[in-house]
Amino acid sequence: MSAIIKLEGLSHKYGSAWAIRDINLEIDRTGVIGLLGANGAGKSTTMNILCGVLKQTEGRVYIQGLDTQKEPEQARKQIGFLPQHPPLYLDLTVDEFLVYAAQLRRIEKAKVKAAVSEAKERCGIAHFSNRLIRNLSGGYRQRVGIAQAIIHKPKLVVMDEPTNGLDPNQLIEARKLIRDIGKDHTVLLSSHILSEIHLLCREVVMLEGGRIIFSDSMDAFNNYVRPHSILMRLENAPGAADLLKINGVTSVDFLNDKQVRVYFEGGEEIAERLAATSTQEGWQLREISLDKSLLDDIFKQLSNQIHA
Ligand SMILES: Nc1ncnc2c1ncn2[C@@H]1O[C@H](COP(=O)(O)OP(=O)(O)OP(=O)(O)O)[C@@H](O)[C@H]1O
Repeated sequence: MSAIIKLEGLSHKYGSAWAIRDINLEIDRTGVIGLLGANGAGKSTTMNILCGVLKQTEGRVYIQGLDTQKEPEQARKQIGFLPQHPPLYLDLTVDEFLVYAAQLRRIEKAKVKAAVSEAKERCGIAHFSNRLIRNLSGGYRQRVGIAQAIIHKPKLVVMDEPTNGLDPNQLIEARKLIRDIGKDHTVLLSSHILSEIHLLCREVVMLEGGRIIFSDSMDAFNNYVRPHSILMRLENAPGAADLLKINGVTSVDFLNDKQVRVYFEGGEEIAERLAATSTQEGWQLREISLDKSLLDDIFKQLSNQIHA
């Protein structure tokens, strides 16, 4: 069986500047795969090439074993695409737009109606069939965008920052729908929101400066992003020197006379040592919590490991 996506040495330059460089990737299962990266990391470029919207400078893209340059029509049948700015026709109704999308996807005439109904049901927009897209909220427009991406039942659904611009309620609903679609499709989803990738994805591919700096399971990713500092509030805080004596503590940073951030190496069990020492020494511990790393820190951590 061919992989659902296989990228070989994929590189692209705009003018003389490389936007992505030597991307190699293979994905062979359903589920949501997160393409994570800061602005400008190369996510959209990679996705646009994958979906045949942009022609790569170098390298190969295979979708289900089909080379997108040699067999573009066949390869495209296997792909649904929700671009960053979905090209929705605002003056069409939901039904009219989805029929049009089905025709573009060359679904047989006799099967168009069923395909439109199924996509609408899946995306929870059946009750808006006759509504103009212009009169839908951002969240529902996004669902219409997702419906057109799955109307031909592709193996791979590519979504470029699909939750961008949604309000908190719409976000929850959109994520639910994306997770559901991931049950029977491979979904490649880009985001620069770490918590979103955590919520949705079983695998993470991380781009920085156009290169992959991490590609593995969510579990492996969690190992990288595990907290490496602890925030404590102590009624009777000691000096930095006393904290630094504790095994594993590498540095301390006082936020005020009671709150201190303790940086550590090794496992999270240091929290117990800190609590025990506090009791022993009478520091009067009031709060203790592990800090989650910020996305910027994770990028730094990962790129240091790569470039070390
Ligand atoms: N049409 C273009 N012409 C010239 N340079 C471009 C073009 N599109 C993207 N770039 C550059 O290529 C690099 C990668 O951009 P890309 O849009 O792929 O990143 P991204 O990770 O999707 O970022 P964002 O989250 O902001 O969409 C950036 O340096 C960007 O400035």
